[in-house]
Amino acid sequence: MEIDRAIRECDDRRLQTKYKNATYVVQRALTLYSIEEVAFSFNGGKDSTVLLHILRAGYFLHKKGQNSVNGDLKDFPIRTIYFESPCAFPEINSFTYDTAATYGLQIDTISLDFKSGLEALLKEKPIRAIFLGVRIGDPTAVGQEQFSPSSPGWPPFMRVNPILDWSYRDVWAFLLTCKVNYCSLYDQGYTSIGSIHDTVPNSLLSVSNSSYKFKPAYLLADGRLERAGRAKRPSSTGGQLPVDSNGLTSLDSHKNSMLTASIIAVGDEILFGIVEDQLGPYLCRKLHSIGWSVFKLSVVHNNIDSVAEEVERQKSKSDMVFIYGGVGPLHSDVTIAGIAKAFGVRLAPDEEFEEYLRHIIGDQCTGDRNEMAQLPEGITELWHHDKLSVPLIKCQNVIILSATNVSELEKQWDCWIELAKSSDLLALLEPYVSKNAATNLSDVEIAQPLSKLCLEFPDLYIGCYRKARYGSLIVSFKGKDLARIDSAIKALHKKFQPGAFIEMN
Ligand SMILES: Cc1cc2nc3c(=O)[nH]c(=O)nc-3n(C[C@H](O)[C@H](O)[C@H](O)COP(=O)(O)O)c2cc1C
Ligand SMILES: Nc1ncnc2c1ncn2[C@@H]1O[C@H](COP(=O)(O)OP(=O)(O)OP(=O)(O)O)[C@@H](O)[C@H]1O
Ligand SMILES: [Mg+2]
Repeated sequence: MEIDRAIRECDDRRLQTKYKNATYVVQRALTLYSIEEVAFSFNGGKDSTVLLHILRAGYFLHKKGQNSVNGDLKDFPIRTIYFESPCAFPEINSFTYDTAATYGLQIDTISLDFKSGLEALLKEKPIRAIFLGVRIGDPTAVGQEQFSPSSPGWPPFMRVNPILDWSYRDVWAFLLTCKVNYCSLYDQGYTSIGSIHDTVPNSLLSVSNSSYKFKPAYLLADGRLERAGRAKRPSSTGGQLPVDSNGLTSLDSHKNSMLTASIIAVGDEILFGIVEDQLGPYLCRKLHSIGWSVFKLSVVHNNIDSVAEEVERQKSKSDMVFIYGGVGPLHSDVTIAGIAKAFGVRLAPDEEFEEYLRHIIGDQCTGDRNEMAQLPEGITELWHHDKLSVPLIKCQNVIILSATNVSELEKQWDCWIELAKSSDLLALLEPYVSKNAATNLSDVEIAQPLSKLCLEFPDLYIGCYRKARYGSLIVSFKGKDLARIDSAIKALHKKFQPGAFIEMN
């Protein structure tokens, strides 16, 4: 088999090891699942081209083990699926179909989106595992292993990622060593290919003194920059302060505006009812004290997809998201990976952060093995304060708090505010003020007049709560203008008999 021979005959030991491991994953999958139960997700990209040949070689080695080897170029019975899109490059489309013809791929073209397409496919075919060319640097690889069940909310199948641990360099070493065809776009400076709307040649490959000539993809020296030609996903203003025409943020212009925060607690033990969350309520109070509104306080499981889903939702709805729990080296510490997934970026070692960690935990785990020093790439800022042993981590508008109790949180919050005052970290607004009034009247008696009062004072939060079904009911007034609150309380008194409400505080 030509691929197996080319790798055996080359003198690249690293490539031989990568090839051996990847074909082993394929053989394991082919032992676990029948040939009708597997599929290959092929899209003509470089990673899926590598995977095609790894699958061909893995299938050959699998059959060789069973003494039923054929070795024919077109001996490839694994069902191949291609999600066709009108936004794909024509070169990608034609390469995909040409390759299918060369290697006898039985290609199923799907014109739906990934999720619906897979749902329809799995209803029709007995597929249980799908081979993908996902690699560890891809945003979608966060949290995946060589065998990873599909995410919650997706149809059930096993994602098999034989080249998960391959680097950009490994991919090109393989394609060039095996002398196989790849899509022509890679010779025109494209290094990772998405849709025609979000992909341009990688500017790091541009030939000097020409803005439209590019070197081939295999010449990119730093594989970490392979996605430099992919447009970034649009994100919200990121809760960052708005930028004026000079590119400067302005705190003063924000003094009276409304900013919202969301709070996410990551903790199975909170959801199991084993521990009570005290950090969330503390943060609510602190945020109100700097004039921010809290939009949502949620608790999610220690699971990458749960964190990613909630962060993705809240980061676009709120100006700032605070997240705590699930930060550290334990198996359940998935918060940072979840944030990376929500932003569609990979986790990468952060030398500055690693240096801080080394001061605390010594050389116990350093270098590549220090997984705690892996932070979302390209979106992370570290905010250092003398009183903190580890800096605060900010990923665009998501703030990661490592506090595990209220006194630690208090310290982090105070440092955060100090830093905020000297920078544009967080806008400090006019604080909220509140007043309460208590009554022994029943809910029914006060319901109508109170809802009228809410209409008269739409700028205030007027809420009611009671500590017991019977006994006094407390009406609370919250806003930024004390005079307005006093007017609302005066108006409340007027609607009832004198003495029906008593002001508290
Ligand atoms: C066969 C297949 C299976 C997928 N399974 C999942 C999945 O289980 N969970 C998930 O979040 N995305 C899944 N995806 C979507 C990919 O993670 C990703 O969004 C897609 O490959 C687009 O990547 P791109 O934005 O780099 O082009 C799947 C895609 C394909 C083709
Ligand atoms: N439209 C598609 N149809 C079928 N499979 C797809 C499609 N898009 C992505 N995939 C699967 O997801 C994998 C990862 O996609 P990704 O874009 O990261 O890699 P690639 O397209 O192979 O290479 P490149 O990074 O150069 O674009 C692919 O290798 C393929 O298995
Ligand atoms: Mg691609």
